[in-house]
Amino acid sequence: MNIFVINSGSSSIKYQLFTATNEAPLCSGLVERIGLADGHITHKFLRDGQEVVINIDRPVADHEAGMLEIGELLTRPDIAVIHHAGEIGVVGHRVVHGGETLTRTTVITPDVKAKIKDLYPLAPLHNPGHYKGIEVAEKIFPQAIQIAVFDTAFHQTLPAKAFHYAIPESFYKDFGIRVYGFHGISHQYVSGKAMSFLGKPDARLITIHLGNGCSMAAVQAGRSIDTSMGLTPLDGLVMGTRSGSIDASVLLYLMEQKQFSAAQLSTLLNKQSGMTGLTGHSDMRDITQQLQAGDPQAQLAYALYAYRIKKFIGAYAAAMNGLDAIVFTAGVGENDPLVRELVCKDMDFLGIALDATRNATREPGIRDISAHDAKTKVLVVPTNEELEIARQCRTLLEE
Ligand SMILES: Nc1ncnc2c1ncn2[C@@H]1O[C@H](COP(=O)(O)OP(=O)(O)O)[C@@H](O)[C@H]1O
Ligand SMILES: CC(=O)OP(=O)(O)O
Ligand SMILES: [Mg+2]
Repeated sequence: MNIFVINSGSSSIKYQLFTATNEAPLCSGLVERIGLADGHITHKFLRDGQEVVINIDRPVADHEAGMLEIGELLTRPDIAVIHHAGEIGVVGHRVVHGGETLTRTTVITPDVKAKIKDLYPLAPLHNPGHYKGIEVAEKIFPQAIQIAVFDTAFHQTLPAKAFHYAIPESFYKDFGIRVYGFHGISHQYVSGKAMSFLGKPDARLITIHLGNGCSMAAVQAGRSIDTSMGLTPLDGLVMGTRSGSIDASVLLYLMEQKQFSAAQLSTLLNKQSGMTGLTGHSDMRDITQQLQAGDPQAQLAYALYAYRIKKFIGAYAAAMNGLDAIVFTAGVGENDPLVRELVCKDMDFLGIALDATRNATREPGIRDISAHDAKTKVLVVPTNEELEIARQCRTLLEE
């Protein structure tokens, strides 16, 4: 039974089509820069054993438009790897927020869909896209079992001291206000890869997922024990359009003294802040160009972005009483050597030191970029959320 996996992020949709047993996909693709003026679609598939890549430059207005483009590519007769929609038995969906009730991989029922919708306010850049993605997939693949895999699930192991906020307990009991944590599918996948690479199942790892959304996790012996995002994917690191951690009083001040509404504050912190707020751009490739042109705002933005990551590394090394490796992953983590350099600079007290050549060299697959005598390993591990989702779908169906 073929499994089609859809991973919709805040700026992109990634997809892969797997057979029942293979971990190498029949086809895969990426719709990126969604909502920006210059959208791009990459679709890859095998023809007679050779990889064929189709590139399309076209603005993609939103996630629904992106999903429809993907549906067309999958079934276009000249390039189709399947011949009819019935060949897809399972569609696996990444869902960012599962809240208190959707805590593990589950078959999507009307009740599950309603819960995903109820969580829109807690993942405004994601759950609406997932919901639309599910509805489009139900239309394109009406016979398939639709399965949801949650970003929040991997962080269910957080101890109470890490997931409670220091506010009255009734706010947790009555409203479910707690740290959930996100990017769990990616943190789980890359920490598993890193543990195998190091041959150390009890490794103390810090996984650093830097995409459009960014988060870190302290992973000890394969279990997430702390993470930088909170109730929503807004907290923690500086991101493409999100502020990350900010004194809550900033919001109170803006509401009370400057007449900002809740909706305006949500737009400000989720869509107009982070790298966008500092430089006018959300995509690190654009900011690298600004930096190369000597723009001081781009310099400040890079410094702030890396400094926040550095502080979380210190915090999580303390939380685990030591550290075996830090792991960079996702769009920026895998591809931007300058971010890795700024993060790892002056970190020798934690045994972190980079090999400059290895850091600058682009290679596929997992790689160790630490200096040969460094006590703590620095790894780049390409994430594969789609494969992790396919594995979890298979496990659920076997149960
Ligand atoms: N070659 C590159 N150099 C630097 N940054 C890159 C590169 N390729 C992608 N990125 C960054 O990765 C981001 C997308 O990462 P991704 O993990 O796909 O995001 P998401 O899933 O959050 O939408 C882009 O916004 C861009 O900032
Ligand atoms: C949770 C989150 O921020 O996801 P993404 O980075 O894919 O937008
Ligand atoms: Mg992502």
